[in-house]
Amino acid sequence: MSVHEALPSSALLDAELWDALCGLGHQADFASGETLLFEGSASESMLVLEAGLAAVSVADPAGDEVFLAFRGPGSLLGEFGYLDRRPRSAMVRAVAATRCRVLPRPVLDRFLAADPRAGQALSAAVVAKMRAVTDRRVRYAQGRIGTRIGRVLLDHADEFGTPGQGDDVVIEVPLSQGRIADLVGAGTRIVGLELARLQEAGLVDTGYRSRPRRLRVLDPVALAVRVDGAA
Ligand SMILES: Nc1ncnc2c1ncn2[C@@H]1O[C@@H]2COP(=O)(O)O[C@H]2[C@H]1O
Repeated sequence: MSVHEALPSSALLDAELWDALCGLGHQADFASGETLLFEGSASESMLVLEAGLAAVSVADPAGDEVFLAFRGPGSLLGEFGYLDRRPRSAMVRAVAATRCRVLPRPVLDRFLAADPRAGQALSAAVVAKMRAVTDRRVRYAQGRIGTRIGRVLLDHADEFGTPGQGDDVVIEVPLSQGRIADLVGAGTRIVGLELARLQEAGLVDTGYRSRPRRLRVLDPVALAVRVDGAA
């Protein structure tokens, strides 16, 4: 299977651009916990995430990390800084063994100058990411806290889920209570209470006993109905 065949349906790059970018630059491997991009550092390259998983976060004014998103295979990383030449807007860290293609600025400049359609495809990928960020920003901030948390779980089940044994979906990324709390702008304790409620209702398994710990959405259809009144 070629790498782009392995892309999740949520991948924001078209296959042609993906193949071309993966033929440029050099490969870099990161162990879980290693930093791919440092917030505030100079933007001298763009990365293409080929395999693994990264977490994007920013430091709040107190210096605490606020989680923004997971990025999986098929994602661009560092495209903001590449395009606007400003320092990195966020910290990007591997949360599993991760393989990237590193495209130094001069290499990518040459490639885009030779193929204007690639530049358009790159812009389209950036805009698609921003649309997704805006959509989530609204849905994670509006409504009851249980509703907002339900939307986070459904989105992650959709993007990073694998089928369980029945109708359930295992969320294959470390979506901790702290990360959910950051996404919905609530405290970790409230998130814990709401997850316990969803577990009691038979909709979610918080995965206390699983190693590595993974959340499971036991009944995605029922959770979607509870959250937004529709499957
Ligand atoms: N809200 C976000 N969601 C997903 N990825 C992001 C978000 N904000 C920043 N990034 C990524 O994190 C990278 C940090 O470096 P750049 O600003 O160059 O490019 C940024 C994007 O690739």
